[in-house]
Amino acid sequence: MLLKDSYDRPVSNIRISLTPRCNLQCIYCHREGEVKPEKELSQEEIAEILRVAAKFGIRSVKFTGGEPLLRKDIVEIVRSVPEGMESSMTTNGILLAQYATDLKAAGMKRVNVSIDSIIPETYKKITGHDSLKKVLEGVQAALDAGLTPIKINMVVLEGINDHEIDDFLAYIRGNRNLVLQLIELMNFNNCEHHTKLNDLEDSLAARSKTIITRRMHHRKKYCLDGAEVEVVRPLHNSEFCKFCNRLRVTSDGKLKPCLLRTDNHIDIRGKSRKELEDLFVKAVATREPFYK
Ligand SMILES: Nc1nc2c(ncn2[C@@H]2O[C@H](COP(=O)(O)OP(=O)(O)OP(=O)(O)O)[C@@H](O)[C@H]2O)c(=O)[nH]1
Ligand SMILES: C[S@@+](CC[C@H](N)C(=O)[O-])C[C@H]1O[C@@H](n2cnc3c(N)ncnc32)[C@H](O)[C@@H]1O
Ligand code: SF4
Ligand code: SF4
Repeated sequence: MLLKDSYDRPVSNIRISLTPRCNLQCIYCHREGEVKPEKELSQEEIAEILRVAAKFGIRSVKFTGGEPLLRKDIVEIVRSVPEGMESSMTTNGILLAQYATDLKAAGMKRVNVSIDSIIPETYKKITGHDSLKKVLEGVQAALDAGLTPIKINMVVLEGINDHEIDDFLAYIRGNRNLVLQLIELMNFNNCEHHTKLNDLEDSLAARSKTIITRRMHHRKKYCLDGAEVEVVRPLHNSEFCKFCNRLRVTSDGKLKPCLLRTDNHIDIRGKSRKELEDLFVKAVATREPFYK
């Protein structure tokens, strides 16, 4: 039986940050809402959290960070995911070519790869590093390894990459294992490049053969001719929060009921199994939609 919060939202998914460390410096990064993270969870601590999640009926885990592939024990972590729980990862892709086969062999189902520009200079401007080629090689390796479907995450930044959407569509078109995920910038540092995605969604809708509404966040998926596009619009979106089914874990072992809040984290380090289970129940009980 899934745990439900007082807004009748079941928690069916857990999102674990494996590290605050990163090999890129994206200009907009929200770092999964972490503040001054301390020592990283160990592989065994993560395995215990996953066992408790499984006990509460959680059937999927998303690994994130920082950059999750910077964890030297990443393959063991993936291997420790309980049977019947689907694992996926969101990565910047730089180390993906190196790890794709091992991740698949360890049981990972699929990956999301963040690529905000397919123009090398613009990629460097956004991330601080000249690494686009490596990332594209990573995507190819993930395709070859069967870590699919792969979502290509693009945060839309006005005046920087917003003219590249058709180029991204051309990149994924015809490959059923690639999905483009367009993300509205969550404006943590009052970034001047924020833009609402309303007009973009309207134009995608007009070009779509089918539109699917996902259970998670009620996100829309637009099925264009030979290309699928999902849109993530979390800001001031009460529908998005109403269908939020995730519980987060910070890299230093705190249950985090909402991405956008830092005042209700629950420390789960050094707890017994029973205490851990009780804290899961407590964290879910504290969940509330950020936008109501
Ligand atoms: N506000 C908010 N944003 C979220 C939440 N979950 C994911 N996001 C944002 O959605 C974007 C895509 O996140 P990903 O890590 O690729 O994962 P996902 O698309 O949510 O997960 P899948 O569709 O299952 O692969 C990122 O910008 C995340 O910050 C959430 O619960 N709340
Ligand atoms: C925080 S990153 C961690 C995983 C990995 N390092 C990566 O970049 O894919 C997870 C996702 O959040 C997105 N993201 C980061 N900051 C964001 C922001 N301010 N608004 C919207 N999405 C953001 C990234 O683009 C990425 O797709
Ligand atoms: S690669 Fe991911 S974690 Fe690293 S700075 Fe970029 S968005 Fe943030
Ligand atoms: S409730 Fe918080 S974590 Fe859930 S969708 Fe809303 S902002 Fe994101």
